[in-house]
Amino acid sequence: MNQVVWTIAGSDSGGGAGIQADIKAMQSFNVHGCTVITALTAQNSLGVEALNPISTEVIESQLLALASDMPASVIKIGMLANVQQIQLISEHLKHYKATWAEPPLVVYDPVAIASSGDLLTEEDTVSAIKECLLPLVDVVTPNTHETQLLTGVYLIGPSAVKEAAKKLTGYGAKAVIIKGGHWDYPSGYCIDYCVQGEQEYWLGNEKIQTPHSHGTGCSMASVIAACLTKQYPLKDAFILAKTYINQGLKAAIRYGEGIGPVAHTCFPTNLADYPQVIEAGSWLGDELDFDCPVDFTMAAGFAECDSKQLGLYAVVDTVDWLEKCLAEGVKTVQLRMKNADDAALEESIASAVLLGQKYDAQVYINDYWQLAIKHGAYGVHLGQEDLQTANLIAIKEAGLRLGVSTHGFYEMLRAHNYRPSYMAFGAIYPTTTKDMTGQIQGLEKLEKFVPLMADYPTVAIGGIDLSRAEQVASTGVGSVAVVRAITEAENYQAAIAKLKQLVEGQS
Ligand SMILES: Cc1ncc(COP(=O)(O)OP(=O)(O)O)c(N)n1
Ligand SMILES: Cc1ncsc1CCOP(=O)(O)O
Ligand SMILES: [Mg+2]
Repeated sequence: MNQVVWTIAGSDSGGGAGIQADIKAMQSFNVHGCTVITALTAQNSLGVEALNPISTEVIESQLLALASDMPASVIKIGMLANVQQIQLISEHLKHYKATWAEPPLVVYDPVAIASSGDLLTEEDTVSAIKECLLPLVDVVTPNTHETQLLTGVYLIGPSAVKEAAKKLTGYGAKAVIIKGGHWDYPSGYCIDYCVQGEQEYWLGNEKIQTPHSHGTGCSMASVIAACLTKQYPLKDAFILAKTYINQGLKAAIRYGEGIGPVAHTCFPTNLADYPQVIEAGSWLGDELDFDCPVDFTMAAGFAECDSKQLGLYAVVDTVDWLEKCLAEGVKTVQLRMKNADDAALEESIASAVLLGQKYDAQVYINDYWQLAIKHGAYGVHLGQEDLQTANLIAIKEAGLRLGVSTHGFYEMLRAHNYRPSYMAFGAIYPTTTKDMTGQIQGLEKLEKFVPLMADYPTVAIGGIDLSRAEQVASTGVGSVAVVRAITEAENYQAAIAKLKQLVEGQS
């Protein structure tokens, strides 16, 4: 897959922002950054001394050189110094989107004001940005000042943030991320907002107290571009970019007499650097006045599993299969019935619970949390959507374990708000058991999820079979969940024995 990203931006001679920051941030995420330089600033840690726009001819020659040999999957745009540059870049983007076999995504960080307070573009650029550029932009990432400059909306609270984002999508940007670094609401916190179609995401953490924040905007947009290049969903790119900035701010040091640059580190591996996913019902959600449609959904701290290593985990759709797995010694089993009628469902759940007790095993019930509580199941397994509707307080108070599905970094951090009993990551590989289009994680991401969630029992699911179980287990994940590797095996007893050996190390 093409992992080339272009940055079209200005050079910062101080090395903290612009092209220089972009390349460092892209490198941290292991993608190849190419550059199209729009301006040479004479700049140091104290401010901008000169701004020298590059001619449109020279910019065009850089674009032509790259387009003929190194097309990008994502183009990140930063400082455009004047209307001519905006028009030129817009024409080229339109051409790439219309003619390239794989049209590039465009991430635009509207650099207007440096962190020193210096204006970095000519004032008449705002209408050209709205008319020519924003309709070609997939993700626009303004800070508070830039949002106000582009929309005229003064960001006094969450509803103003949403109103401004709506204006930006009205100008044509497909998704909007408004960065709250200059926003002090709630006091002492840094809150960022992302909207993509109908989906909204809010992230927050305590403000990191450092003056050395030069280059945070450029770096954040570059990480977003890098993650999109790796085909991460925007919500994951959003959370990874914010985390990268958090860890960079914690490590930032000064190089001159003024404001130092955000540090460039590595892919975020420390949970303490990750922001909170803000949801209705949480403390930050209340501070931001989020509507809470159901007041029993927010609960945290579920009963612990008996062991952190759940081992081979069989997910089956009948009581018959459940008993076959238990009889072969599988200790973690899930009854996942879809489309059963009410009477059969309740009878099956009651039988599954009794079988779990008979075989001294841990039986989880998928979806049907009310029946799981009623029949005293060991635990329930819920998906992300279920978290919005299930009575989590009732599940917790009944002492049932809660397993939660996650598909990516954002959902993992969202699940972490609830401190579930275990955390499942999927789909690791393509599967025919369930439509997981766009949600395949692969081993590379699993290797990142497992240590981040080291305090939980962890489960990998999706497309895992005998040929893959060993590699999956070598990521350190505590359990491997399978459907077809057991139910479609020629000899299910032999398959279970082999899977147990690969996952649990038994013969
Ligand atoms: C162990 C495990 N992990 C993930 C899932 C998927 O659960 P969910 O997201 O609720 O989707 P459905 O299974 O209901 O289709 C699971 N069942 N088990
Ligand atoms: C329920 C579910 N959730 C994520 S992938 C999956 C199906 C796993 O089935 P299989 O092991 O047959 O690929
Ligand atoms: Mg479910």
